[in-house]
Amino acid sequence: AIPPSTPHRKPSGRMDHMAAHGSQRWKGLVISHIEGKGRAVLTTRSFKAGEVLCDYHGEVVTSDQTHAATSLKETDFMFFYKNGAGEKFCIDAHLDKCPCHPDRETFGRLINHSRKRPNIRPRLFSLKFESGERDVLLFMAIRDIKAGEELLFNYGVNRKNYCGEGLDLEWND
Ligand SMILES: C[S@@+](CC[C@H](N)C(=O)[O-])C[C@H]1O[C@@H](n2cnc3c(N)ncnc32)[C@H](O)[C@@H]1O
Repeated sequence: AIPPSTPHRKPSGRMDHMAAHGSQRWKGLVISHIEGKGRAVLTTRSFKAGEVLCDYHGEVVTSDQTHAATSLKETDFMFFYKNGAGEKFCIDAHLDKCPCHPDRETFGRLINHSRKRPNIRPRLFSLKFESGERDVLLFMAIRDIKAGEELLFNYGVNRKNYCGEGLDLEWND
């Protein structure tokens, strides 16, 4: 459930991922509330296994910078990963609305955890933008997903290994 260390270059699927990444207008998703979990991301249409649903949007910083500067609560909204060269990075999404999309909440940071029944997984891609090549974490469907399902991925290793030392996941699903 954790992104591989080798970045992939070409995500498959019918959406233009780079355009959606830039605008954060991912289609077929809605933010909702679930008792006991808070905010959650639900589908409004079906997705096929392997399809990209959205990215984990935030500021890419080095893992070390993040450790020094953040509280534990803020690490809830940080995605730690290693790039192809084995360097540790973090996508910092602790701000409710990122400066580049002040008009909207982004989906990735609001997706809840499930170890036993995740329906999406994050994968690291290295995409070429006009400003240069950039790491992008895309969430892909593990199986066919119906409309109305909650998106769930396994936070697992990124919490335990990087930011969650000593932090128990209190949810047992
Ligand atoms: C990245 S945020 C996800 C969005 C969060 N629900 C919110 O409203 O901001 C991670 C936090 O969501 C909650 N959460 C995630 N998965 C959960 C689960 N399976 N059961 C209960 N709470 C969960 C926990 O409070 C966790 O610290």
